Amino acid sequence: MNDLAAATAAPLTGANAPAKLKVRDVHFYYNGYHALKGINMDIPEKQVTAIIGPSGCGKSTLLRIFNRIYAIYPKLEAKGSIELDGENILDPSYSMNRLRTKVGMVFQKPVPFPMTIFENVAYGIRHHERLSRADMEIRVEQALRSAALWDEAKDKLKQSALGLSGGQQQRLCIARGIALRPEVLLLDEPTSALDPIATGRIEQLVEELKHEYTIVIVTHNMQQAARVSDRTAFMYMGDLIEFDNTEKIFTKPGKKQTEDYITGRFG
Ligand SMILES: Nc1ncnc2c1ncn2[C@@H]1O[C@H](COP(=O)(O)OP(=O)(O)OP(=O)(O)O)[C@@H](O)[C@H]1O
Repeated sequence: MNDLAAATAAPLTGANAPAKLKVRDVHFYYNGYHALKGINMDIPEKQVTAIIGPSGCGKSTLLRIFNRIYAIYPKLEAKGSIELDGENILDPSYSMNRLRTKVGMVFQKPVPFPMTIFENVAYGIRHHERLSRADMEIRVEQALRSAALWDEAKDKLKQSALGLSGGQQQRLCIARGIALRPEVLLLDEPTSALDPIATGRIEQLVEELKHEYTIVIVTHNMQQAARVSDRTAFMYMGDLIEFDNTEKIFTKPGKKQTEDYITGRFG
């Protein structure tokens, strides 16, 4: 069996923690283009899993499948299954509304809604729950506190979110994501548009949030993966090549392709 076949034959857990997401033989097609080629992996609960690999290897595609965002576009197709607490989230009978409350997503560029800071957080909650004004205020405060933005935002909750700095806007997007109290938080290159100080703040936040959430982060930045994640998955051309403890991936990778990538020989 070659390396690739061995890598895809059995789910790679990379962890002793219980699996929150069980990815089984997942294939993905963009209008016929085969972007993910049979991914098997167990994402551990309440840990940070980083997905790394050269541009175009399928990192974002894999991340986006975890909240079925592709389903809004025609001609995109996923096969296989992803179990979240034992239920297949790729099954069309698993409602999108339910999935949105369980799996939150933060994108590369912070995109606050053109409304107040308070409304940015309250908007999503209102879509899913009916809360009294007082309860809503508590929920918004909790989300902003969890996203480490409360101190900076508490005196300007009624001001436009567009007046926040880029780093603050990204923390607002994280607050918006966690306001629905999801169990899984997906971060797609969340710091690529931020300066080093704002990046450090988000990395610190990820460290704090993992006690409550299962986090999956896509990053181009290998130092970031090494700093923030417990487990690292290395992908190459639509295949999951290796998935293991982050320390092992960066010090003693098991596959030559992983070693070539982390030592900068390609990508
Ligand atoms: N909307 C799309 N339509 C067609 N092909 C796509 C689409 N989005 C991505 N692809 C292709 O699927 C493959 C995987 O893309 P994906 O964005 O998941 O890679 P990535 O590893 O996240 O890349 P990057 O690091 O550059 O963001 C690439 O070959 C890409 O060209």
